Amino acid sequence: MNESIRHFINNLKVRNPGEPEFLQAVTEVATSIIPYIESEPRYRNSRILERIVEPERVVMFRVPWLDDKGEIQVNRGFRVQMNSAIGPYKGGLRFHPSVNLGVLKFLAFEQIFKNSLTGLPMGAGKGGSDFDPKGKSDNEVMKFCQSFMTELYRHVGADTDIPAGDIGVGGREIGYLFGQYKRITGAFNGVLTGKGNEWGGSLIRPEATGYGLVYFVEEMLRTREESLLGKKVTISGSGNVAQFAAEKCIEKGAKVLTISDSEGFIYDPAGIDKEKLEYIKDLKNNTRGRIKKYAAKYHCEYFPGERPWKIKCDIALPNATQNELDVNDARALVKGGCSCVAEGANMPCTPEAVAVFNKAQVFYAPGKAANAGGVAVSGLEMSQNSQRYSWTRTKVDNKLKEIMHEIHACCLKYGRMADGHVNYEQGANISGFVKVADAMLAQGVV
Ligand SMILES: NC(=O)c1ccc[n+]([C@@H]2O[C@H](COP(=O)([O-])OP(=O)(O)OC[C@H]3O[C@@H](n4cnc5c(N)ncnc54)[C@H](O)[C@@H]3O)[C@@H](O)[C@H]2O)c1
Repeated sequence: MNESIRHFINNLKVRNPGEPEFLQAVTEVATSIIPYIESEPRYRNSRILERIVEPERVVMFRVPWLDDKGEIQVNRGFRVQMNSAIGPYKGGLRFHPSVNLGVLKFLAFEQIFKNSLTGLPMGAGKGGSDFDPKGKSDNEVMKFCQSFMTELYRHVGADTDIPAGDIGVGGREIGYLFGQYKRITGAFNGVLTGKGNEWGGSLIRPEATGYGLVYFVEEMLRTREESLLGKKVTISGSGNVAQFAAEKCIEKGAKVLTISDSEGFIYDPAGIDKEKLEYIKDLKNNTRGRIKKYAAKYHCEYFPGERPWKIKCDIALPNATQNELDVNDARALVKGGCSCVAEGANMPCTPEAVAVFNKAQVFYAPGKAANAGGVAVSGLEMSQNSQRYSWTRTKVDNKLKEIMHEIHACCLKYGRMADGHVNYEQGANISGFVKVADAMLAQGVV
């Protein structure tokens, strides 16, 4: 690590104690950006990096609600408004017991670069709560969402800050949040994305992150004149991103071997086909059961408490959560012949795991590039809401493909190394940074 990076990170540690995920995300970006900034005095002299790591605003609030027994529960709500240089704040809401300020600052920081890479006019934000929807009744989830929005509504708006879903926040939660926003403000507008098709949502939005991830993988494989046909794919997670990544992989002729949840993973050597995937969707989205039920139904192995990275594959798609793939997992993947890792989740690979991939010249795509399809289609949902019009499925899907192609081209532009290997992480960081930094320069010291 060079001296300027060390100095910058040390300052950051002092200013942001107890936020390891945020430090991890900034360190990863700073390591590729600082050498670039040193060659560009206009960024260095305007202290862009020092400004970009400081959220423009953070809101933290109490979320009291009554459970089904009539008892009072109290959660904590957050919204981190990170950067509005290129557009209104945009980024999801996460409901999970692990949510705290540091986790949301890491996600909001990543969102700056991701949103910039999409080419759409979206700033960056992230929010959520330590509320756990798992095991709660629909009624309890609704009461929580209504209480959460009763405070959040005053900080968001269709032209200022537009939240979406993330872990624990899917169509059901967006519905309850939107209903309460409309009730309080009297306004029916595009304040949230991920809405239902009948009430302002965009076709392809639920599929967008998973589909976009697979489109990005296709772009990576194309540089080696390969395709997904016949490739073995391991996937973690079984939520929104994992389900639609699996769906697109199956459609492209790949064999999906694994899927997981926070309790373990299933390994289906015959491959998860369309019908089995429909079962997973029903299990996770409707009956809200655990993935081990799949193993019982389809007579395959279930590995409690484990992650799927020891299974031999060509392509690995971590789609669950941050730091779910560590250095030992990375070594096992390389040993098993995996040649491409693309992140559907945000920061699922630890820095040590990424180093293993780079050393072995495994294609590695960071989430801010590979999973940007979700926020990109959220941006398209905002455009449709402004037009008060709905685009066809084909139109949105084609736009998504175009955007993933462009993001891949940006990664090549700034990430191609002297030996021909592509460092997608460096490419995504620098490319995402330049647009935001130039906007910040143009707008003065604000
Ligand atoms: N939904 C989107 O549009 C979107 C866009 C970009 C990135 N992401 C990222 O993708 C990841 C998954 O999000 P999602 O929207 O699919 O959420 P989801 O709530 O639909 O699914 C999350 C999945 O992760 C699993 N999981 C959660 N914590 C875990 C843990 N500690 N260990 C193992 N598994 C765990 C859950 O069981 C579930 O299968 C997150 O990192 C999210 O930030 C989502």
